[in-house]
Amino acid sequence: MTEVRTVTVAGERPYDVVIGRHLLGEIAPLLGTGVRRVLVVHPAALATTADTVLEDLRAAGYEAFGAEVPDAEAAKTAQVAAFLWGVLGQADFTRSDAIVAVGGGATTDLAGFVAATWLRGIQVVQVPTTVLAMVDAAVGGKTGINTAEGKNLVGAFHPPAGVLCDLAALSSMAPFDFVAGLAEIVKAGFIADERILELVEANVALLRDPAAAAGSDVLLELVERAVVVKADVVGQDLREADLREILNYGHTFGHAVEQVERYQWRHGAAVSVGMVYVAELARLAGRLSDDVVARHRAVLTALGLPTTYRGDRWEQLLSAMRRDKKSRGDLLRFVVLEGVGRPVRLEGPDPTLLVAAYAEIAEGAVRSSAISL
Ligand SMILES: NC(=O)c1ccc[n+]([C@@H]2O[C@H](COP(=O)([O-])OP(=O)(O)OC[C@H]3O[C@@H](n4cnc5c(N)ncnc54)[C@H](O)[C@@H]3O)[C@@H](O)[C@H]2O)c1
Ligand SMILES: O=C(O)C(=O)C[C@@H](O)[C@H](O)[C@H](O)COP(=O)(O)O
Ligand SMILES: [Zn+2]
Repeated sequence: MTEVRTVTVAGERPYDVVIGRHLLGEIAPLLGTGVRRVLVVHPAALATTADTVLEDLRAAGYEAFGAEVPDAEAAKTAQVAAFLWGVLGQADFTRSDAIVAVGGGATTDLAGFVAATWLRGIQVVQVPTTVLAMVDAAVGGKTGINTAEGKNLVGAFHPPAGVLCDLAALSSMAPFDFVAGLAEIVKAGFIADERILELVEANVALLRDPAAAAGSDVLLELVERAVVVKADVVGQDLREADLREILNYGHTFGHAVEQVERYQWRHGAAVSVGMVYVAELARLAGRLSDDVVARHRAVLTALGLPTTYRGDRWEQLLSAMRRDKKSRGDLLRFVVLEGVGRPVRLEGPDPTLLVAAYAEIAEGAVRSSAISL
């Protein structure tokens, strides 16, 4: 029998993250009682999976509708959210009805946001189909869309009713999309669970092959461990009053890269560079050792993820970073490490340090940390 792991997320309404293989038939139990209509939101790439989900839900007695949304980041717009509000309105969705999201993090962020806002909040069950969405986006109730000014600038905290992680779905992923998702697993390792880093470091070849990884015990353990890290944090601080900020490690710079690149970079790839940037910032601020910075570069490079960025975009990056949600007024705030598993905040760093850290990751630049090696 396929092994199933369940992680419960604490909160006002606790919910389960179920991790296993070939689990698609298990959506109905997560919907709870009283639901009659269900909208299944998915991109074209997941149309076949969504059809299976629709058939299962109809067979279980639900009135189930499908709604196809644009792929990836193009889904996270006010226009697409308005399209879904229209679909819900036309089909008379009430507060006892529900949304099921089938797709990567862009789909789960969008569908979660629409669920949070329709009638001021209906249930959403998340069925993440990328490794990134399984370990991060679908868990924790952060939902949102982008605006022209930046990433995730409009959103709501709206925890799901349940999350179903079917690792079998990952075998069809493009290799780079798969490893991009591993960046968030590596993030969980650096902020909270060193065993994650050890497992990744020992299994790089396997993890660069989505089909092989999808069937492995290593991936099951990595997904479970990363979900445990996320569940532990969001269970204590859903609304990001303080602790939850640690999940934003690497995101201040990473989100800025995504915006400057007009979302042509995958989120995980941008977070990969963002983690190296902030590791360098912490080193330059005297907080982090050379070894841990080198470990960032080594593990991310081994996975095939980027650790450098073009060197001629500082003004645009800085302006995007000012709109980061951790900023307070003119104060830029970063999550930095003082060691593996020891995240702290660095508030209002000297601007010369910000530029110096950029020089350390800029393509073509000679790194001072490289010189000292
Ligand atoms: N809410 C949160 O806490 C949170 C956390 C992390 C990331 N995010 C957000 O998640 C998004 C990134 O998510 P992502 O990396 O999953 O990207 P994504 O949703 O853009 O998916 C990446 C690509 O993979 C394809 N895909 C999805 N499942 C597939 C499958 N099983 N087989 C083949 N192809 C498949 C998609 O169609 C897409 O082209 C970003 O918008 C990011 O901001 C949110
Ligand atoms: O769950 C969180 O909190 C995170 O910060 C997780 C991040 O990986 C994720 O990308 C999140 O969407 C970023 O949130 P934002 O508030 O910086 O937009
Ligand atoms: Zn992220």
